[in-house]
Amino acid sequence: MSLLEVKELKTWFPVKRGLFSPVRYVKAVDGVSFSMEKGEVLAVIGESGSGKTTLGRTILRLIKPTSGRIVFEGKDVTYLPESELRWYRFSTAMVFQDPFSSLNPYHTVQYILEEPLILRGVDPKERYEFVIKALEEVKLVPPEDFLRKYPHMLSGGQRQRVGIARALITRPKFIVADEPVSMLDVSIRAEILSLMRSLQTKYGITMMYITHDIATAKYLSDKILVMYAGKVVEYGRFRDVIKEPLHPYTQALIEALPDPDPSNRFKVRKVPPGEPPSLLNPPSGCRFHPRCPYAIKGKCDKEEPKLIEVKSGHYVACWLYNK
Ligand SMILES: Nc1ncnc2c1ncn2[C@@H]1O[C@H](COP(=O)(O)OP(=O)(O)OP(=O)(O)O)[C@@H](O)[C@H]1O
Repeated sequence: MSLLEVKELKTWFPVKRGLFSPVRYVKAVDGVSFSMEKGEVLAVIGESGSGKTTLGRTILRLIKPTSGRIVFEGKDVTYLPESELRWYRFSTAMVFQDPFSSLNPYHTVQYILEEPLILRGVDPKERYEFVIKALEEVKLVPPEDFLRKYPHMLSGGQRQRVGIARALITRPKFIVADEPVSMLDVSIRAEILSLMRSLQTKYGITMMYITHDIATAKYLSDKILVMYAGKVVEYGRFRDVIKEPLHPYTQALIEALPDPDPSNRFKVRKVPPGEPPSLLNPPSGCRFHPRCPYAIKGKCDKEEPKLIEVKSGHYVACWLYNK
């Protein structure tokens, strides 16, 4: 049994412009399906506004889903009321993008880390031991030096280490890490991602790693799900997708990566120009067709391609493969 199953999940945000205008919807997540096995890390990749954060937050039930199903350890949590979600809240956690605003500036590091344990009724002596261990695990040592510090006294990297320690201190089974390194200095990103990978492996945590930067995903991802305008365009094992991206959008994302070989510096890259589409009024057919260099007239602009398995475990939603 998969740890997490997501089926045809939709999260639409209603927007109303004027008093008499009809309600329209921003289709941020629009029919997403995938599953995750225990201990797996899934990178969710896509441009800004493709619906990655909304997907992660909906799965954690921080946003109400519009339709579809979220099944965790065999239990359907899609529409469970808050009063029945306590166990789910205790089994899941989130690492946020911005370590500057996600930690309460008025609390000490000790309290920030103790708070989730207080909510779970852990007694004070045990709490202290957990906090010390959590600080050691994220390499904030000696831990006693950090207990009484406030977030503003820490560097960005140290703050994110506290954010990671807080998310992991209750030993969640499933974590959503939403752009956890994008606000940090480039020089420490790899270090933080490697730390997350080692803790994830140590505790067998299942993790969704949300990022717009495919290059950072290589540090920790087993699988990859590429989103475009609220839809999944490609899904598969990380190494398979990187080696042989099938969807023209994934190909463009990979080609846009900086090339370490200097002789390729002047190679023309075929990154499709244009902006991501409006989610209020997405293009008909394949949502990528206005930017796609291979769009088939009369097909891609008319009919929506389904996500199909083209190779073992490698799925793509594109008419080039779905003839
Ligand atoms: N509460 C909301 N109400 C209305 N629209 C929203 C809301 N939250 C998100 N959206 C819209 O949903 C779309 C998807 O946003 P989302 O933040 O999920 O994308 P993203 O891929 O995570 O982008 P980013 O990397 O910029 O965070 C965007 O068009 C956004 O404006």
